[in-house]
Amino acid sequence: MSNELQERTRSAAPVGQQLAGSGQQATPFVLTVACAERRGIVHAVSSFLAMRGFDIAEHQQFDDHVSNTLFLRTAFTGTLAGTAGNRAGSAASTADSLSADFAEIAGEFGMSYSFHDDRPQRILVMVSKFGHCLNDLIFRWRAGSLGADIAAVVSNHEDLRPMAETAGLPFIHVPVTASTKPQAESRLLELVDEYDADLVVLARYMQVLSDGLCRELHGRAINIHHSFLPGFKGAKPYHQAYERGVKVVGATAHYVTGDLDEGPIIEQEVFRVDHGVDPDSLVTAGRDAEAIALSRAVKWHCQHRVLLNGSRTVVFR
Ligand SMILES: Nc1nc2c(c(=O)[nH]1)N[C@@H](CN(C=O)c1ccc(C(=O)N[C@@H](CCC(=O)O)C(=O)O)cc1)CN2
Repeated sequence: MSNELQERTRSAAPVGQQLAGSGQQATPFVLTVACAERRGIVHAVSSFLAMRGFDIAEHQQFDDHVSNTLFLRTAFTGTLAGTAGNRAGSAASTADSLSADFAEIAGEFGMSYSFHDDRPQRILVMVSKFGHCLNDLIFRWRAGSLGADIAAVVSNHEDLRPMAETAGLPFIHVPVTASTKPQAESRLLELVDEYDADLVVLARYMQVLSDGLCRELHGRAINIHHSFLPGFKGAKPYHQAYERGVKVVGATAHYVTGDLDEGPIIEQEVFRVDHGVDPDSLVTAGRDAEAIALSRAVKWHCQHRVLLNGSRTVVFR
């Protein structure tokens, strides 16, 4: 251990703070904002951050001239207390404290906004019998490339219990019939709380969620639909695609709403097909497109890169 570090470790200050001089990254935060377009919004945001000693690491914005709305996402990091230009500010900041400090500015501009720290989002994955999307999510989670933590797996069938439990994940079987759907959905909401889930992912979960549940999960439930929406809604899109003779098929990840397969689209993946591809081959080829589109949508949502814009989304990739 270098003399300098020995010197440091003997002092009272916590290690993290001491490493300030060494250029170590401090807590990364993300701010997302949506508000009516007007001059001074970016200046207000950047001044708020600069005055508190924060360094903007990434900034993206979109001026939607159709709805006259500005959307922005700013990723920033603090410089630790005691370092140049920042006596106490950013080091002590939390997402909640920043949110409170920013409220006056947000009120002046009529902003809807959220501050997020770097705590990984926790997801609850819902499945039925098809395991390809769950398998892909587990692979990316274990590889550390999902940008989220899988908290548990919930299913209306037992088929995928081995896949979940082999990955060390809790598996909860919640059977659903037409008569038990209300109880099943109440159980799901209990599980969202029990596992402190930030996001519910319908990874080929083949039950339609009620309007009430969709309202409860507004903006925090993502579904993968196995077609290139708006084409071929419903339960058997690949067979519909085959019958129609389309040359491009794909998959669509979207937020879940009470209107089946109508939720705001986050990501789509497509691939070309020709007359020689039969329905079973479409299903097989479609699995890759579904897994890719869903995992991307989950990662971007959990990195706070997706903002709702009415029935559409703004995605700061
Ligand atoms: N409120 C919503 N719930 C769900 C959506 C959605 O968009 N809004 N997407 C589905 C997934 N899905 C297509 O992507 C889908 C799943 C199931 C069905 C369907 O007709 N299911 C039948 C039962 C089928 C079975 O038991 O195997 C039904 O629920 O009666 C259509 C589309 C997930 N939920």
